Amino acid sequence: MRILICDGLHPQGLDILRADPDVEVLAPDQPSAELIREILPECDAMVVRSRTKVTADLLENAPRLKVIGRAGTGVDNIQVQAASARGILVMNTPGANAMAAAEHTMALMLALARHVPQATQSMREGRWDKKRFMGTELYQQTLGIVGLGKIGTIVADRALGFKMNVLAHDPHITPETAAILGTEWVELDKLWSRADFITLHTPLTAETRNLINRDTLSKMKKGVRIINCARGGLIDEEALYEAIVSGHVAGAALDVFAKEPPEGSPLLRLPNVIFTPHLGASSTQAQENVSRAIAMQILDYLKRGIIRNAVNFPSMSAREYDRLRPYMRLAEQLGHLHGQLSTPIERVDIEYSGPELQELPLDPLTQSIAKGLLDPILAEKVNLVNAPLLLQERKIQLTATRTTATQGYTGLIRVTVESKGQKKSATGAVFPGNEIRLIRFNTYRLEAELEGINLIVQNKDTPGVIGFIGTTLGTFHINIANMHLSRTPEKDKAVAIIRLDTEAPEEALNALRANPMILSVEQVRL
Ligand SMILES: NC(=O)c1ccc[n+]([C@@H]2O[C@H](COP(=O)([O-])OP(=O)(O)OC[C@H]3O[C@@H](n4cnc5c(N)ncnc54)[C@H](O)[C@@H]3O)[C@@H](O)[C@H]2O)c1
Ligand SMILES: O=C(O)CC[C@@H](O)C(=O)O
Repeated sequence: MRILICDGLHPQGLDILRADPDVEVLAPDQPSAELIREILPECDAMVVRSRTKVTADLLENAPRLKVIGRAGTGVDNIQVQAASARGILVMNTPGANAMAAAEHTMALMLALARHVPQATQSMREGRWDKKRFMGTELYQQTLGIVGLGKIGTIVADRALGFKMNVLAHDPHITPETAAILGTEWVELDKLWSRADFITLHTPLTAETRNLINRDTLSKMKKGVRIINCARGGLIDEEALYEAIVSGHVAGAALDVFAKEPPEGSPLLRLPNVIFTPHLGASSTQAQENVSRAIAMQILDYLKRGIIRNAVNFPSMSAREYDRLRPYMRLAEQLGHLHGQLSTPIERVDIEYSGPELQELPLDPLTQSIAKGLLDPILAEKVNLVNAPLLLQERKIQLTATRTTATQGYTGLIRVTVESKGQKKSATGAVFPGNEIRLIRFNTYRLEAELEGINLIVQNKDTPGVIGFIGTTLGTFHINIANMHLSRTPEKDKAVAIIRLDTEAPEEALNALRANPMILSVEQVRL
């Protein structure tokens, strides 16, 4: 497996990757976009920080790529939707650099309040200018935190240590949780109007882009100071420039910029704005943490299929993965069965039941079913990441529900597929030893393995049909490995699931279909 390291990765992470005998690490020094484009087609994984832009165009020429690892938090430099459409997993290392970013925020806040960078510069120039650098304390000032996630929470804690009054706005956090963290949850307008310092800690999304703009700046207190150690696009930089020049905003501390580096930005000329070049995560500890985390996550995925911290797939712990694995195989095989029996598929209804499936995350199972359904149909590579998108594209409706019914099994998956007004359903269970079995097919009860080449023959339940099937297949030199029989409660119809050693040619299937007692014959490869 070849892993391309695009941006600087701490040696601890590199060592983990290099120690694996199955892995070849390509770590060119600060590779250009052209070099990345050249090497990527041969790579199974790539690791980036914020420098490399992973665009749809770049991914178009990455046929082997299975995973993009972001050694950090923000994935806004990766076109996640384009990666998902190509079945490429995108993972980050949430929280691994949160302490560094929170401490950097505090460093910027203090430096901004006491003009530390400007005073340093003035002394370098030979001055001793005490009057010019009169500052403000943090003590008893009001801090407004937008985004009370991992970093916002640490900032709140540190600000409380400085005895600041801390306001917080985060639509996904309740006022009760905010209060437990020692903060007062407020609507944004209140935060703008009450805060002496405002610090941003949200991801960059369509909703948060230009969160600080002319309108919101006008709602802020005169003399407010703004810190941004999250993402550049959160602030309309032109509006901020104007508000600082007019004196409405007393100063700003910026670690991140709409364009990085912010060459030519007029903000760089303002004496009351201080800057760092996206250093929020630049502590030794944070870089060790993110590099180790991403290296292990990538190996776990490539070698064992364990998915952690993916932004385009539900995560699961190694323990959950162990328990889910047989169900994921069952789910995929049930999907695979239906994908070959029904076309075009219009609707899929999934029911999960049994005690084991009450506790486990179900999204990986639903995605396994989607993968199984589409695999036999589509030419393109279908995997757990792109299968849900491909279902949507094909306008296939899907519902998934969890029920407590057990029917004596620890975990059951029932998949019902609707096509041309007809419904077919298949129910599977995991048996001891992680054996997977089809236990119901429409109304038939059975216990058939879900693997290999199988004929599904439905017939009128009259004597001689099974003998006829055996003889016909024998004529074509096709050996039967095993056979599972069942019939309807009314005893009028029966089904035979016949595992074959070799595929039956179309002539053999037609010879079976020629018998008027045989209602349908389908061959599926599981
Ligand atoms: N400067 C750096 O080097 C650096 C380092 C690490 C992280 N970051 C950035 O810091 C930011 C926060 O990272 P984190 O690890 O705390 O992420 P997080 O996901 O833990 O927290 C983000 C919080 O923002 C909240 N949020 C989402 N939309 C919001 C909205 N419209 N209004 C208010 N709150 C909203 C979420 O509910 C969440 O609680 C991210 O943008 C990340 O990329 C920057
Ligand atoms: O990698 C970096 O230096 C910055 C990381 C930071 O922006 C993040 O979102 O984690």
